[in-house]
Parts: sequence; C-alpha cells; structure tokens
Amino acid sequence: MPSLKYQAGDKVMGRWPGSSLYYEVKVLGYDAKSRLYTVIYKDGTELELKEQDIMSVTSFQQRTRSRSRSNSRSPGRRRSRSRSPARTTRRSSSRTTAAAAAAAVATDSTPSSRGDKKLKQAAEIKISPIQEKKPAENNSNNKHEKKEENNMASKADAKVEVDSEKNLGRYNLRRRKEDGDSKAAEAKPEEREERSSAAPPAAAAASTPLDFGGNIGALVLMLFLPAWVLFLVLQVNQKDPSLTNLPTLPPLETFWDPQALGFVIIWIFFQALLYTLPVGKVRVLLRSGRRLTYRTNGFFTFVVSAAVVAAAVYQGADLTYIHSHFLQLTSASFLVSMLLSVYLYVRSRSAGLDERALGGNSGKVIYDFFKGRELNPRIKEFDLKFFCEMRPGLIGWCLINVAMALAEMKQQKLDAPSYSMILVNVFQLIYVVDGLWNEEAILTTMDLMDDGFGYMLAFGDLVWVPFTYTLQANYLVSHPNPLIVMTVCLCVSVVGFYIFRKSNSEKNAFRRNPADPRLSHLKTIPTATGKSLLVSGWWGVVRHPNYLGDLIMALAWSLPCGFSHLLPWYYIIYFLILLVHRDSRDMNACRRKYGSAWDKYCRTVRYRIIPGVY
Ligand SMILES: NC(=O)C1=CN([C@@H]2O[C@H](COP(=O)(O)OP(=O)(O)OC[C@H]3O[C@@H](n4cnc5c(N)ncnc54)[C@H](OP(=O)(O)O)[C@@H]3O)[C@@H](O)[C@H]2O)C=CC1
Ligand SMILES: CC(C)=CCC[C@@H](C)[C@H]1CC=C2C3=C(CC[C@@]21C)[C@@]1(C)CC[C@H](O)C(C)(C)[C@@H]1CC3
Repeated sequence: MPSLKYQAGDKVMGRWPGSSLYYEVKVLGYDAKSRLYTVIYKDGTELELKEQDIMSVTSFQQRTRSRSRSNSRSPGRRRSRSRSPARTTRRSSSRTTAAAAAAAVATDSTPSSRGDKKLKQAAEIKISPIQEKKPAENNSNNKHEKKEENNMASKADAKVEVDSEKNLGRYNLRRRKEDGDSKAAEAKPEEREERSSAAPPAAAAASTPLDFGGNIGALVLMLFLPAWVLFLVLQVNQKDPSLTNLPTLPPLETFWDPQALGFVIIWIFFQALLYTLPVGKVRVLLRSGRRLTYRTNGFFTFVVSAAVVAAAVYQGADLTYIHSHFLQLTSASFLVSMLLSVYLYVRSRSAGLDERALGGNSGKVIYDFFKGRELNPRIKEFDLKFFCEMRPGLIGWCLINVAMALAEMKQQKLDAPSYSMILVNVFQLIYVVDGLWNEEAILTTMDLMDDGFGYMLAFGDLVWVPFTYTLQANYLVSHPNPLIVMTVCLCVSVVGFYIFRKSNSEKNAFRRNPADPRLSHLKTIPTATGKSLLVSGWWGVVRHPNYLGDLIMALAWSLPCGFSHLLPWYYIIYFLILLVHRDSRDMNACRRKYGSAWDKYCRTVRYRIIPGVY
C-alpha cells in the first residue's frame, strides 16, 4: 500500500462503528475499491474501517490529552454521554472481557480519572462468533431475536456483545438479554434522541456508486427536467392536451417578468423570516460529531402564511395573478433555484470531508453539482436544505392550488369552486399540512440523512413541487370535470393517507426512541451500527409501506380530474417512477449501511412497495 496514510502492519487507533470509542488495532490491508482498511483488534476480530475512523496512536494520544486538559479547565462543559451503542456504564462482568476492549479509550469529554473508570466499563465487550442461523430462525416471528432486541432498545447502559459473522466478515452488536432494566425508557426525550441517532456518520470522504448514469445522466436530467416543466405548464393551458398535440413555444421575452421574480423572492424571504422565529420545538440531529439543531415550526409557518395571504386577498390582492403569470413565476423560480445551486456548489468546495454527502462527492463536476456535495449546508443555524424542502415550495403548493380554485371560479363563472377542485385542494392540503405537522419526521428521511443539497433538490423543492404538483388543480381551471366518483375518491384518499401516516410515524417513533413502550410489540433486527430495523408492523408488510400509501393518495388526486386526458394522471406515473428509483437508491444505501442485517431484512420482507407484486 505505497501511497496510503496507513500501511499494513501499522498499529493505529480505530473507531468502533457507531460509537466514539477508539481501540488499538493493527492494519491488515486496504481495499481500493471500497476505500476501506481492514483492521484487526487484539483478540483477532477483523473489521473494515474508513480512513477517517482511524488515527495514528500519537495523534490520538495528543487529542485525548488536549481534551482532558480542556475538560479539567471547564468542568461546566462536561456532559454525560450515553449515545454510543458500544458504550456501557455498568460494573464489569466476568463474562464480558475481551482483549480488544482492554485497549479501548473513550474519546469523549470526561476528566481523565473518571475517564479511566469509564474506559474499563466501556471495555465490557464480549466477542464471540455468530452461529449460522437456520432459515427458520431468520423468520420475523423469531421471539428470541425480538426479545434480545427489545432489551437492546430499552437499555442504554447494557453491555454489548459483538458477534462476528464469519461468512461476510461483518458484525452485529447485541445487548445481552439478562441486562434488563428500563433506564432508556425513563430517559429524557432529548437523551433518547441522541442515543437513537448513534449511527456512524453518513457523510464521508469517499463517494458511493453514481446514480442517474453519472455525469452524462445528470446533465441530461438537468436539461430535461426544466424542459419537462415547461412542457407541462404549456400543455395544461391547451384545450386538448395530449402527447400528439404539442404546444407552440411562446416568444422568449414572455418568460421574463421582473414583477414575477419579485414575488418569488418576497415569498422565499417571507418564509425564511418565519422559519427563523423562535417558535416550535428544537430537534437535534447528530452528524459526524456535529450537533445540528432544527426548529420545527412548519405548522406555525403555514398558519401565519395562510393568515397573511387571506389578509392580502381581503385587501384586494388578486391571487388569480398566479394562474395568469404561471409561466413567468415558473421561470423566475427556476432562476432562483439555479443561483442557489451554483451557490451550494461553490460553498461545498470549502466544506470539510465529513460535511459532504456520500452520494455527491464523486469529483465529477456535473454529477456533484446535480446531486449536491454538502449534506447539510447552513448559514449559521439556518439549514438551507431543510428550509427549502419544507417551506417555500411546499406551502407555495397550497397557495397555488387556492389560486387555481379562484381562477376556476373566474374562468368558469362559478360562485364556488367545483367539487373536483375542492377535493384536489383538500386532499393536497391535508398532505402538505400533515407533512408540516410531522415536520420532525423529515429528519429520518433519505433527503435529510443521505442526499447532498444540490441542483436536484433545489430545483425539486423550488420549481418541481410548486409548479408540477399543482397540475391537477391547474388542469381543472380550464377542463371542468363533473365529479361522479366522490365516495371512491374519498375512500382511496383515506386508505392511502392512513398507510402513509401510520408507517411514517412508526418508523419515526422507532428511530427517535427504539425503547418506546408503544412499539414494544414490534420485532426488529439488530445491525452492526447499533441501530435496528423494524421487521414487523408496517415495515414487515413491505420495505416501503410509506411509498405505498403515498402512491394510493396520488391516485385519489387524479381521480377527480376524470379520464378525458392523460395529463392530470401524469403525477401518479411520475411518482411511481420516482419512488421505484428512490426505493432502489435506498436499498443500496441501506445495504452499505447495514450489510448482512439488511440482506436478512430483505429475505424476511420480500416485497418492496406493493405486497405480492413488487
Ligand atoms: N411527494 C413526494 O414527492 C415525495 C414524497 N416522499 C415521501 O417522503 C417520505 C420519506 O421518504 P424517503 O426519505 O424516501 O424514505 P423513508 O422515509 O422510507 O426512509 C428510508 C430510511 O428509513 C430507514 N429504514 C428503512 N427500512 C427500515 C426498517 N425496516 N426499520 C427502520 N428503519 C428503516 C432507513 O434509514 P435509517 O436506518 O438510517 O434510519 C432508510 O434509509 C415517504 O413517505 C415518501 O412517500 C418521498 C419522495 C417524494
Ligand atoms: C425530479 C426531481 C427534481 C426530483 C426531486 C425530488 C423532490 C421533488 C422530492 C424529494 C423528496 C421530497 C419530499 C417531499 C416533497 C418532494 C421532494 C422534495 C415532501 C416534503 C412532501 C410532503 C411530505 O409530507 C413529506 C414531508 C414526507 C415529503 C418529504 C420528501
């Protein structure tokens, strides 16, 4: 390994996955493809580690010394750390000693005397080979596994058993059964949150295999997506929209309207202002040693926005401007999303390695620009990705829908919006308000956890969502459709929403606090990161029950538009493609994160989105 930081045979300190504990390890080799070092612990346990999880012994000692010095200077800053799954605070057990653990050093901010004691306790790790399980044991009904996992969830201070899975060279961490107590269940919510977030950092220096066909695919998408939005926006005004009846391109100057740009900017700044107000709960996401705080005041923002818009209408503002200047508003938003993407790319060049997303850190300019390099770009505490995903476009979606209802009344000379328009408005309003009400759930989604913030999300949040998700309402303005299947629409919507909400809440609650007594009936699979996977309940039916619910809702949004044209059905077709692709991206990401535990989950829960079909 000539040009590598660590050479085979080097004695170094290796971080234990999912924790902040470092152990003395010997480097065995390096795999250039996966960019992982194979290291061996003193007892013979082998693991694969990223470069940033390894440190030379000297720099480790310097770091530990300087930390304990600064800690002894500022005792007020000490805090008890319970987030690591490998961390234990219990008395030593004769069954739980390991040579590897003897070298363990806690790197957290504890004074050295206490640190030594903690060290010993942290060393209570048992390393034993996993038995190859018979297929029957892999079954989700395996009570033993369930019990073990429940213990794991409910004990922040339980001992950890490290099992080596010989065939794959991977490891599972499991708490031991007999260590039952309910400390974690009693812990304060903030503490629980920290604990359940104890996964290894998602950000890393290395990149993952390229999605979307790499540079070329990203370039094609970057050109295709705005062109497609333009196509839809022009199509929806056609009397008879169809793939064979293409719209004519308007003169270039019609795209540009400074007033429309002004409105877009005012809307974004207004949303940004509301986002910064100190209202709502503060949520914490732990990422590569950083504490990221999020203020979840989405619902409040929605209510204030609605009140301000209502007041403006009362004062004589004409919301139908949005319908009549739709093209200009779309191009203005596109311009803003482009500028934002360039800003994001430029600032990502100075982002630290641990602040970059795995997916957009390939070194290929176009691909990285598209996917986004920085995971959670922030201006001070202002999180750009979280804000863009949850505020201007999402709330703008409802504003546009209301404008379409008013435009329909104006165009069709109606005293009230049509039933079809009301249903589309109400269904989508519920979807958006639900998203804002459960805003903290977004912190466990792929976008926040794994994807960088670049063109894809900037364009998606600011252009795609507000200007294409409103297509059904926009279509109804000039294509009235008498509603004959009201009850069917309502039933489909309720079923979809129920599945969507229940499954998302189940996963979110589990990720926030695996020891939640309301989830104690669920079966889980432990993984080497310390996090577990739900294998019963909604997540035992299919691997993405939330996508299933979302798709069923999408059906309910198109039904009120009737069957005269394909255009209002475009959303469900697009959404199916998006979610199938998203599902495979997530499958790959989870396989990388959880290794054999993920394969086991997939063997147990065979279908991805639609039970019995896919
Ligand atoms: N309207 C729209 O345009 C869109 C809506 N959505 C909706 O947004 C929501 C979020 O979607 P998305 O972020 O894609 O995906 P998910 O919310 O499904 O998040 C996927 C993550 O959940 C965790 N996970 C997966 N399986 C399990 C399991 N068995 N037990 C516990 N955790 C598990 C994994 O992360 P980890 O283990 O690290 O926690 C995985 O990476 C969905 O409801 C989706 O329908 C999504 C895209 C577009
Ligand atoms: C084609 C293209 C540019 C794709 C970009 C994808 C984005 C449009 C979507 C990625 C994930 C999203 C989510 C929502 C909106 C669409 C995007 C941004 C979401 C905010 C909608 C409301 C839901 O309740 C939600 C909060 C679960 C959801 C989160 C994911």
